[in-house]
Amino acid sequence: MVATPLGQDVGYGIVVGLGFLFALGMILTTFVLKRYNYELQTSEMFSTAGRTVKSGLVASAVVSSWTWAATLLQSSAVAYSYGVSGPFWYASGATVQIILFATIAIELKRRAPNAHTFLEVIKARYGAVTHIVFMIFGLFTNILVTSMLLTGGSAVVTSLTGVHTAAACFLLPIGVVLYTMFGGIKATFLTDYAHTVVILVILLMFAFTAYATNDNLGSPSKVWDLLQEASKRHPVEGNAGGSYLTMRSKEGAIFFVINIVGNFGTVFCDNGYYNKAIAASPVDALPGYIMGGLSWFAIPWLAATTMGLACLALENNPVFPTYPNRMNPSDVSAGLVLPTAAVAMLGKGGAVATLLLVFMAVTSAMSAELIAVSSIFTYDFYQTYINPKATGKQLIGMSHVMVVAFAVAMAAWSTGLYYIGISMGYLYLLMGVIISSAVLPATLTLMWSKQNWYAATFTPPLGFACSLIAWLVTAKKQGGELTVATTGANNPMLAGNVVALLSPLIFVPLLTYAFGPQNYDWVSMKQIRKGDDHDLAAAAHVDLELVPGERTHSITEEQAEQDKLYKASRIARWMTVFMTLAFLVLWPMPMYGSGYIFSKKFFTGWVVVGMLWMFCSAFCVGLYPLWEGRHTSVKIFKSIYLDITGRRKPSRAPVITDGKDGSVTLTEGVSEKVMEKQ
Ligand SMILES: NC(N)=O
Repeated sequence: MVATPLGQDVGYGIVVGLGFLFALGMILTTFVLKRYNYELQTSEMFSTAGRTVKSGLVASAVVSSWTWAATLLQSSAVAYSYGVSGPFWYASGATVQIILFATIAIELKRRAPNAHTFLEVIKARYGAVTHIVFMIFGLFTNILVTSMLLTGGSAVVTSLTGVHTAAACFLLPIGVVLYTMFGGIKATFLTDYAHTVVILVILLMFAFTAYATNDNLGSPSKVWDLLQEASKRHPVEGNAGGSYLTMRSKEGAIFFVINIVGNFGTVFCDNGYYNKAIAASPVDALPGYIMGGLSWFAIPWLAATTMGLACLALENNPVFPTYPNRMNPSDVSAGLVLPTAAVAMLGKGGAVATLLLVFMAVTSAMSAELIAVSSIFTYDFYQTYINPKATGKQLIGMSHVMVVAFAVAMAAWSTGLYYIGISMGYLYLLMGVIISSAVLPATLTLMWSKQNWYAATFTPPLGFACSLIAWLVTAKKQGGELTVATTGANNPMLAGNVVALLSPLIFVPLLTYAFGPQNYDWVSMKQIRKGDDHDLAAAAHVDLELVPGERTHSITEEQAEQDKLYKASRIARWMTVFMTLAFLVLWPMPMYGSGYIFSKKFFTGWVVVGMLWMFCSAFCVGLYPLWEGRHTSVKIFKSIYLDITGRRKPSRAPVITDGKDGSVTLTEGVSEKVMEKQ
């Protein structure tokens, strides 16, 4: 057995210790929000954060839940395999979906202002059968994403510390389960923020190490020289001149297509992204998603341009962990390029930083998945089919049970995947094959009044059947047999993914016009009502009307909100289409077509742009949310100070009314304004 850079004690310490630390932090945050910001944990608050979250926090939550283990590990693997194009294909092929989702987020808020989950919207329009079909695709998505988090995260923990993979699969979720259960979606917005900041700091540290301070690398110019040598030692088949320094990469381009398709599925079918749109205040959903998408782009791009290329540049150097051998392909697929580069550059320090980085990526994305699954079970299954009269307390109880149950099931499932040899890289290529046939019908549910029941209900399973056939037939034809290796190759995955995303382009119009268009009037979506939290409010002696997100809006207020959303929807369509074209066509295609091989100067410029972009991301999702929340933070810190110095205790039973500026004022017990609408 190869010696690991860190001992098992460090592995257990970080995985379990950090988990509990975050859980404690979350319990404290929830306590503070309740005691000083008067936030009552109603079922509405648990799953929608009162629909009041601002754009900076929405952006940081989007970035943190979209930053999976794969974002760092798989992107570095494609950089190692295809060179400079890999990080770009990964980043652009997964940014556009977040940006395009901004359009859907606005439509969701316009069409169904009181929805808790996207599935409720499906049910409101199409009824129970379609609802169940999309529930299954939604759960498949959550299962796939969580499997990738745990398989990738546990492989890294094992490779760096020797902790057994099965133990890592079960231990990684413990802290996140605890803090998600205590905090609900509002609390996860706050931990997401903390996770994102840590991830950005570590990635910038890696980039400065590779491109400025490391003895064996230390500058873009040195890395360029070493990449030239690597291209000579083992030219890349299908790349222009066999070089690692070109965007013209045949296998890279195949990965690009697979990546685009799969990520459409994992955004548009993941209830978590709709949850964040629902939690955003109406005017904040669009800027939140656009800022989140643009900020996220730098993460895989710079992470992989640093770590994937550093791995290539260092593997002919004795500091490389497997020197004189190159990395084993199964380790590349398992996601071990980034940890290997970190150890080659920074030794034990690199290993600790990687553990921290991967822990943050796994847990923050996992908390979003846990909330998504628990809200599907609570609202879409339990409340809809089992107990329609469920009280707020019962709904919260159900949410908690599902958070725990899903985490345990996924830990067991991911351990099983490890034993049968299915890695994170395999799942990453597979995800589109399984779920992307639901993307188009899901989108059209909010965007096209004509899509009928038959098209919405039958397109996802029909598309899924076609994509499975395309995937497996291509694998059998190309590989002669069906094994993990033959089904995991690029061409079968490409066939399955493309059929999954595009076959609905035939099924939806065919079924719609064969059985007659629906001509939907959008009324049933508007009629979705909020959960009944009167029992929780009464127990806490709080007027439910005064809890954020629970207040009934006047008709004039609702009309004003609809006007704003309509304006945002016009802007969103144009802006998102332009940005998508820029990321998928205008930027990469001329570089692909020309087969340009990066000069030293161009490569230096490329790296500098990556670093500057990362600084802009740090501003958007690191500093901006602090600025937006400054009034609330100052108020809370003031209240804490007054409380602990004994000068004023916070009110126990706030009775609150609306202030003119949207703030809320206590009228009994405490004379001072204590709460602002977030
Ligand atoms: N979220 C992704 N695709 O890294």
